Amino acid sequence: MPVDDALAKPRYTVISQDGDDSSIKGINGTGFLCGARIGIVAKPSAEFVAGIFGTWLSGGVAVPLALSYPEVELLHVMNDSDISMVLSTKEHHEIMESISTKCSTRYSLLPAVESIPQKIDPQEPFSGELTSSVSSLIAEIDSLKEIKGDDPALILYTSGTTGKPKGVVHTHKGILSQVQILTEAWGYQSEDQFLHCLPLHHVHGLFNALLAPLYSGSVVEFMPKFSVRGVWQRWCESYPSGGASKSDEAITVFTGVPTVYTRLLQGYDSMNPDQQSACSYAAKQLRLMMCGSSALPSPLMKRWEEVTGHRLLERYGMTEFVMALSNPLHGARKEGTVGKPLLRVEAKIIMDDGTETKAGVGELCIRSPSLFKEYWKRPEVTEESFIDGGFFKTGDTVTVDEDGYFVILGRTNADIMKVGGYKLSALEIEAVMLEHDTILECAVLGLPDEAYGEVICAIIVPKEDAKERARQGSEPALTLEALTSWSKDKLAPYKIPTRLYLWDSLPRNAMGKVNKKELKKLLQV
Ligand SMILES: Nc1ncnc2c1ncn2[C@@H]1O[C@H](COP(=O)(O)OP(=O)(O)OP(=O)(O)O)[C@@H](O)[C@H]1O
Repeated sequence: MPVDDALAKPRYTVISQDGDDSSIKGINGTGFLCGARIGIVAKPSAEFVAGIFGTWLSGGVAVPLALSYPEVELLHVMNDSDISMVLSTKEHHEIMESISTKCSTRYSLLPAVESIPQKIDPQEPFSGELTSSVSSLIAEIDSLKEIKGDDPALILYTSGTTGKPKGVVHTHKGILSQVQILTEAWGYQSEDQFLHCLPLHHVHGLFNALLAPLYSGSVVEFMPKFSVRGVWQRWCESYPSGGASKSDEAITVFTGVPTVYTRLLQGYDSMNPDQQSACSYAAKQLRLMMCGSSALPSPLMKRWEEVTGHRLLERYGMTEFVMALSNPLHGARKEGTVGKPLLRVEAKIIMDDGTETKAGVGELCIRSPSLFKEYWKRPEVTEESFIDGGFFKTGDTVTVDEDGYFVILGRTNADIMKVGGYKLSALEIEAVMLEHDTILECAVLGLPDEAYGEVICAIIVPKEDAKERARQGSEPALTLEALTSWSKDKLAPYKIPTRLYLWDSLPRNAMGKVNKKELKKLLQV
């Protein structure tokens, strides 16, 4: 039955909580969901995974929802994706029941998934079954008669950094390709154990840290609420210093956004020398540490390497195609770059005049087996987003260095500033600002100006010690004059910020991203 016919039917799916199967009815009355959208609200947990796989195996389209969304945004996403049913866990019962009522959506509780023994012996039949059943689930979906590879499987909403969040539709085939590509690129294996502390409604947490590891038969251990102390502690338990042998459930892979690593370093700096040496030792033992979702500042990369011995593997991705470019697992990981196209991914750079450039500056366009199918209910936007040959226009301005590694200059409509005829990358200026020893965080953006088109504005969060010194001396932690004079031998004169704001913190979303459109609005009133 075509998806639209199924949707025309009344929404009467109810999963009873008492195990009474008689009330379980599918959207088409046979238990098959025919592409109906199923919202999933659960903290990162086995229940969330059960919700996703259960939806797929029943022919539904999973829509992971974030509880961190304000209610209006949650309602927007639920209404926009025409959710037929919400699956949630006990802890979100009240709020989700009330929200579901507001959008006339069915609501059901996900039953608790019993915990399984962590220790997996690949020789034992039970554990063998367990890992293979998890890893073969995605492939199995493809073999189900009613479900085709091209059918929608997942709708993820974009962060809304550049506009209102759009529903990005991924197919079963695309998801399978992506988990295979990542497994191959980063050597994910059944011996791996991931410590997962990212939200699941974005591709980084969902694909890189959950679906691809599950596909590879790895163990994923959730830390639903990121805790600096908790992460260091978990690594130290995995690899105790002082000659004790490593734990059987040792963490081997970690992936995070740049702010996660910044916070881990702040935690490290507040430890005593013995704790620091235990933490450094433990972190060094992990197999792989990765970073992405926004630019990894060079001072952060260097400091992390000093403390843990890990040169973070930086990669580049987007809701629409998941991951496309990556520094290598083996080989040079170049700071300030996001590496080269992953296997089976094609990347090209298109200049303003529509022609392709091999080494110039332009818009990154991607063709990949993991490309999304469409924006949900936005056929015109979908059409506008592709160029001939099926390449997706990312909206990111990029270039390529002498070794063919891609450099992300930023979102064309938020990070590329037009100042007195020059096109400047806010990310490039931010990277330089972060080398200043007073600056902890920084966001650079262009503000409208009659004479120059735009002027460069830097919002700076000073480091704690600089703030303290400033408080004691009753003067600002940094002045525009001091910043200008420091920048002179690091940046061309037209790249030096001419407006400076000192803030206590930068507003960031769940993925640690700064919404520059919102900041611009705020600074222009
Ligand atoms: N390693 C990286 N370095 C720099 N930027 C990155 C990196 N990884 C991802 N990004 C940025 O994140 C963007 C993708 O994130 P996402 O799909 O969440 O979209 P968004 O820009 O945050 O939101 P929206 O599409 O709603 O505007 C990329 O287009 C790029 O600008």
